[in-house]
Amino acid sequence: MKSSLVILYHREPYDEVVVDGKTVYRDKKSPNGIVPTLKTFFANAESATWIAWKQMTAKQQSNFEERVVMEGGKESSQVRRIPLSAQQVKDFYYITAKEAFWPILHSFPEHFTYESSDWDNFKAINQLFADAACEDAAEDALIWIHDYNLWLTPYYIRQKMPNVKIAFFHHTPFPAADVFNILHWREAIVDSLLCCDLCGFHIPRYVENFAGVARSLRDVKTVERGPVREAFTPHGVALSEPDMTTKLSYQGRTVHLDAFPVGTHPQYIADVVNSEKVQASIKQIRDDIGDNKLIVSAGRVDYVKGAKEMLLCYERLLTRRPELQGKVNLVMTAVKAAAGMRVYKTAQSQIEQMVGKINGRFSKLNWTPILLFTEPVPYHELMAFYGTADIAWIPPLRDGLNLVAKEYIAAHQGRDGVLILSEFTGSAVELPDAVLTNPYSDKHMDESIDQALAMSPEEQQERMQRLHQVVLQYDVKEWANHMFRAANATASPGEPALV
Ligand SMILES: Nc1ncnc2c1ncn2[C@@H]1O[C@H](COP(=O)(O)OP(=O)(O)O)[C@@H](O)[C@H]1O
Ligand SMILES: O=P(O)(O)OC[C@@H](CO)O[C@H]1O[C@H](CO)[C@@H](O)[C@H](O)[C@H]1O
Repeated sequence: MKSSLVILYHREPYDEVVVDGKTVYRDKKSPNGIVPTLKTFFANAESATWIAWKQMTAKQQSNFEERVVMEGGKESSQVRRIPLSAQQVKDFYYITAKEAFWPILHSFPEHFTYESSDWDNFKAINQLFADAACEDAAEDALIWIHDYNLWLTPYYIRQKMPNVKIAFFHHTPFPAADVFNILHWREAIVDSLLCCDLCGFHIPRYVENFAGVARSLRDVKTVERGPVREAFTPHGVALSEPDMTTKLSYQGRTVHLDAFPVGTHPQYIADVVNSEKVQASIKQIRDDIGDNKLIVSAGRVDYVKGAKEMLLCYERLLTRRPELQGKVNLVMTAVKAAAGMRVYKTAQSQIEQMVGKINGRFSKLNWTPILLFTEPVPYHELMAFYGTADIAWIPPLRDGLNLVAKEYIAAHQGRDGVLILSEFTGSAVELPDAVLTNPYSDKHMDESIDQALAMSPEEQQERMQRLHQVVLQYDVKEWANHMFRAANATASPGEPALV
């Protein structure tokens, strides 16, 4: 049976566990991120295929089940795995995607390395995903592709299925043309994205950047432009954009562009935070730190995430205001990226050294200024830290969106707490009631932490209530629904394009 929905996402949507010698495919333990939501749509479709890669040895490949059904799932919703060797994964994901594309996407051209990239391998893996999608998709299916790792799949799919509906969502930022065009393979990438019916991004700025890149490389026509939706701050924030392009046409095809940021699961988070187990942990943390201010900063190790700028600011804070020594605690998670990603080694050792230096300089027998976690923190514990923290400090130099900001707001349920959020995260243009900060400016960073530490309970509540409304309204379900609505609004297969 052909599938009416085909999702291409490089991660598998389950945890593979062995029970009594038998492999079963269970719901992922962590409910973080978009996988649980995508899975709901996947499970509810009449027939669906989820295509992901799976790393394995040649020996494992000879005896491997390409298709699996998740525990409790229906036969018509299958996960199809593309077997890749460790070397293919390394070249495709760790090197070409993370060492060449990632720095450009995040406007860090100084980190861009071309020499080690393997474009042929990238093309071959994208072709494998596209072939699998074409084999499984019904003629009138929707193929939903995620992220830059699969940039070339729209082109390959379009060669075989000229009328199938293709939607693509970018989870990262999309940079301005003068940065994007550093990529040697820029034409191939843009030609492929112009094969989509819908290209989705988190925020209008990324849409405009993509439209600018397309205009700079190809003779595309702007068919429609308009003011951005009221969900976005149109002026005054670093990534604000008052208007955006919503339709381009190229070679007889209309490409719809749209901005719809990913949301979180506010009700689920509230239920977890309100549970007895998490409330007991919150009480324990409070008992441990007394009246101290608790600051939480959660994220992956990545040079784009601004950990260095935040740690320098924290060191300045303890130096500028010695009365705070012993009175604030920073809990920081800097979770290691997958083992073997050389691109993050420097960032990781930098964080560990800086934390060591600050703790060495300021610690007292009964107080350590920073508690650093370098391994994933269990979900309930993370929620307990979010729930207790007086301040969430989110300082990225660039971030496509940043889900931690929304999770912190959901955990506080409109009651209290302060969110310090970098203006260079996509979420900043949705969350104007955060204390927005510029991580490139020491002065601005210092003012922001001072403002957060001094904020009255009344102001905290007013801001948090407004932030909570945003997070409730634009949750992850609304994000996926928006995508389906937007994809439905594009021309149906076989219909002439609306040029
Ligand atoms: N120490 C940690 N342990 C487990 N999960 C974490 C930890 N720190 C952050 N997370 C989770 O990782 C996710 C990060 O998402 P996001 O902020 O969008 O950035 P990115 O996808 O770039 O890593 C969030 O869902 C957050 O809760
Ligand atoms: O290559 P990955 O999957 O490790 O990259 C992570 C990426 C996709 O999960 O993260 C981005 O997506 C998040 C959700 O859309 C977004 O909040 C974050 O800013 C991105 O880095």
